Amino acid sequence: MSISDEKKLDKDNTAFLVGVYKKNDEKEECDQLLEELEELMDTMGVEVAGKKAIRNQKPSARFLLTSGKAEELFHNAMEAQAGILVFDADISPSQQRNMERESGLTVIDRREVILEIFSQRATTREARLQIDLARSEYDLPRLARAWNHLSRQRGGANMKGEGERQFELDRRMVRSRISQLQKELEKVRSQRATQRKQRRKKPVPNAAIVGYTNAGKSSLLNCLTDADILADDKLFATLDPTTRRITLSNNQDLLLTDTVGFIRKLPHDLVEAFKATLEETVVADFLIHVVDASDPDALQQMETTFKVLNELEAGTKKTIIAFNKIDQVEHTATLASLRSAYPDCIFMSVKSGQGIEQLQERMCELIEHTLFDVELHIPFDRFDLMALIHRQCHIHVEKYEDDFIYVNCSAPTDMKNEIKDYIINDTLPNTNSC
Ligand SMILES: Nc1nc2c(ncn2[C@@H]2O[C@H](COP(=O)(O)OP(=O)(O)OP(=O)(O)O)[C@@H](O)[C@H]2O)c(=O)[nH]1
Ligand SMILES: [Mg+2]
Repeated sequence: MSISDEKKLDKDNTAFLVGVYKKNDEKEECDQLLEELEELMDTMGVEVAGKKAIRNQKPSARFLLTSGKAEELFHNAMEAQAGILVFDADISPSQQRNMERESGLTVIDRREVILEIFSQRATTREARLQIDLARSEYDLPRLARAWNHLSRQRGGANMKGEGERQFELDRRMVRSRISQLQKELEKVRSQRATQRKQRRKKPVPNAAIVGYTNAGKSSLLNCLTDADILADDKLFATLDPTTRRITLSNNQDLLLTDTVGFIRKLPHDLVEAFKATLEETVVADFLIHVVDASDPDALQQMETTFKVLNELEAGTKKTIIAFNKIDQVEHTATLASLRSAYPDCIFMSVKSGQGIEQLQERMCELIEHTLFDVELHIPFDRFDLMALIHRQCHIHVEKYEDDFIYVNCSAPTDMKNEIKDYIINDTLPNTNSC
């Protein structure tokens, strides 16, 4: 029996949310995170009957909260007629077990909520495998809890021995499932790497759209291409990267990839699980970081995205920051202060189309500085050109042949005019200047 099966038995679909903070100055962030957790519950399809931020200076090993505070909380949840208690903080398997035993409620944490949403939304094989793996790893230390539940439901001393035996069997089964999933994922990932390599051979630069969940990434890709990707006012609408070819205003082709959104406190095993998917971000020539300007939490969300990008070692990539949904920003003063704090960023609305042209122009500029692999035959007497190539390109091979110098290098797009007559393998994209 898996924990998810056990949840299905639970008819109660109403939750009480709890945020925990240590110092007074952490209260505001705790409240914001609780609001976000409420949106996550909505995405998951669970009613929220109430929420509470609790100051707890000394976490207890047993309940996380002190006994008095925990008692009060259980009481609040029951009064609100909630059957599920959702913690915004991470709780250990034993704390979870203790609280469930004490309160009779189902107790889960933010990590489990995100895992649940991911498993509801995953459609492709790769996403399913990734989530199954994260889920199995999450469930493993919690199997004892599932068995506890069952023995409580059925009662009896015999149940205990049987439960323990079954628990051991289950544990072995989950472990072998984890290793099987890892193998399958490895296979899918190597197929993806091959596809990416093939794509890379084509002379088309690529960019990835990244950002906090619900910022408008899929809507942007839909707007720039005629892609028909689900754009939804729910968190984590996109779990799989979708790549589309677009032609910019200067006739430059570009491969644009929409990626999974980030979120604060993204469970680490999910970052790990999605690393392969997010590799699209790592191999991109540049990034478009979409920020929802209309969200009061926009700057925090931007920070989170930077943090995840750093974890993926993509933090130093060339990036266009695009503040989206400016049509929805309530106060003009907010927009004005964002504009003055971020003068080099794009301000746009995918909905109204405002700012999209500027975004395209910025993309053209970045592409001009993108490097492309090219093979050249340079005549011996073009010392000037060789000097330029040495200055501006990454040279992979340089060989003196009978009548020319053979050069295999990565050249910036804006050098095309200087070298176009000497290209033997036209891997450079067709660019005009922007
Ligand atoms: N008002 C307004 N709404 C927008 C704009 N751009 C996107 N939206 C809405 O914002 C919601 C989220 O858009 P998505 O494109 O799904 O966001 P996403 O970043 O792909 O979200 P995830 O896939 O969940 O990470 C949708 O309801 C869009 O219609 C905009 O410029 N203005
Ligand atoms: Mg999306």
